[in-house]
Amino acid sequence: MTKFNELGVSSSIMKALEKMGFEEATPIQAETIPLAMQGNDVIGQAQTGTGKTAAFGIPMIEKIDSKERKIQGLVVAPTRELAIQVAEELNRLAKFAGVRALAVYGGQHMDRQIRALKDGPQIVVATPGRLLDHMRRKTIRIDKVQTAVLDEADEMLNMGFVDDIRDILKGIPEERQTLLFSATMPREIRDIATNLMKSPKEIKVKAKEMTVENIDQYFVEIPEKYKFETLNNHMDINAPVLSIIFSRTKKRVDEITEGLQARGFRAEGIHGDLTQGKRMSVLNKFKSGRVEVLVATDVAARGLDISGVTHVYNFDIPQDPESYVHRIGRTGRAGRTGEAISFITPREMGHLQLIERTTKSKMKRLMPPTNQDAQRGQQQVTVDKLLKTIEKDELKSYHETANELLQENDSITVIAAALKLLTKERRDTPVSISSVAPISVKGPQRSNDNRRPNNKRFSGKRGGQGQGGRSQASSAGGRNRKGNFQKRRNRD
Ligand SMILES: Nc1ncnc2c1ncn2[C@@H]1O[C@H](COP(=O)(O)OP(=O)(O)OP(=O)(O)O)[C@@H](O)[C@H]1O
Ligand SMILES: [Mg+2]
Repeated sequence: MTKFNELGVSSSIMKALEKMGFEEATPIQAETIPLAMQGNDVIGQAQTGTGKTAAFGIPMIEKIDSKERKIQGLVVAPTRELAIQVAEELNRLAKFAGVRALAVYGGQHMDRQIRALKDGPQIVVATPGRLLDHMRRKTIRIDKVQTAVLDEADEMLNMGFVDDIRDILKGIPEERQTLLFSATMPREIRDIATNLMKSPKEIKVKAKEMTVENIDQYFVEIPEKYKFETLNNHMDINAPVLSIIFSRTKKRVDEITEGLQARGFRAEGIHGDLTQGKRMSVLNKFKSGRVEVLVATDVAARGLDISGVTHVYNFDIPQDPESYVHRIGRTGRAGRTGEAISFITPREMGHLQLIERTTKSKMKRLMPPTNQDAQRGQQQVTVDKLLKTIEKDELKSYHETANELLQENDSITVIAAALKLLTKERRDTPVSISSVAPISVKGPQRSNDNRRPNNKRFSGKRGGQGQGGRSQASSAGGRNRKGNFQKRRNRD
């Protein structure tokens, strides 16, 4: 384990790190910080939740002249929420260095942004579309930028964004330092990346799998029409503290959200068709726990760091293995544990194999829980609560009433009544989700899944957040697949 002061980090940042509670550098930080501080271009690849933001943030802040009120550092990120989050983390790191970061993204008033830019932040964290807008209107100057970062670099360089990124980089002096970070880096994208950089150093933190080992990964083979009930049952049994459910389309996100609300869950949806105000308020409610289930498209798949997410569900399996890695990486962050459950229709089983091959990890088969399992599971949730209350041993004032009750009723009846009162009532409001075509399988078809069902229906790790060791970072094999990067993302 490496201490930050051994990496040559200056005292003002050390003070911030102490305040943030970072005691030791993560492997990607330990490897990147010295190399980047020497001025090298770096491609950094490490698993989700292992601190890549500080790995590029610290060397970027170190290089900035705090007296100069010009933009010297530029970070480009794929979504608005991520841009905001990265700017917040950079501001925490730079708190005592006299350096300020500003998030600039679509969906926010142009005038307000222009005023904020005039205020002289030294770092801007932007989404590509809005940044280009400012560049064209000449309301931003990036000709003094010394460090450019592409966070989620493979996403930023895929077909949807690569032209924008080229245009942005053209506006930055050639002698810049360029840093690229992501948990995934397919070979074809890495080739594009190297062309934009000066003899980059590649840092790939060694690990067996591309996914974090402290995420338990499961799959449920389930026909499309049973997905919602399976989800509902699984959630009843596992009682996730905070969970994210990923679906393929905005329409399905809305439908799943409404369905879960009808079944008594505090659920909200997030996708690109919502106003920026709504997106932010949903995310803030989820972060504070007022919303317990976030239903999302891939807009929430990358980079978002929300502590306390115990379960990630892939209601629909993603097309790209990379997307799978990022989605499930919303749990199991900073050494915590988490569970990922993917619903796969029988026709998509071949796709499961492709994901497993790319990520070098295996998902365990989970049998779909029955309604009866769910009922028992819910009662178990109550039993757990009762046992916790017993443990606390603060029941003296209830003893007299309890005694009276037991004189007139048998103990089983009394306990059963208490369980009934305390158990969340299952609602069976009908819910229908419009169907979606299965993912077309690009890899070889799985002829026969020879993993035997382990009859494991639920983990019994109810919403727990264990404290496993900090995860190691990743080494991911490159891969050559055609046609997987042709989607266009929301441009903002
Ligand atoms: N050295 C450290 N010690 C303790 N916590 C840390 C350290 N570095 C980062 N963290 C925390 O770990 C969490 C994950 O960090 P971060 O969001 O930078 O991960 P990431 O590698 O960028 O993940 P992703 O691939 O999902 O974007 C954050 O809450 C961050 O504050
Ligand atoms: Mg990140």
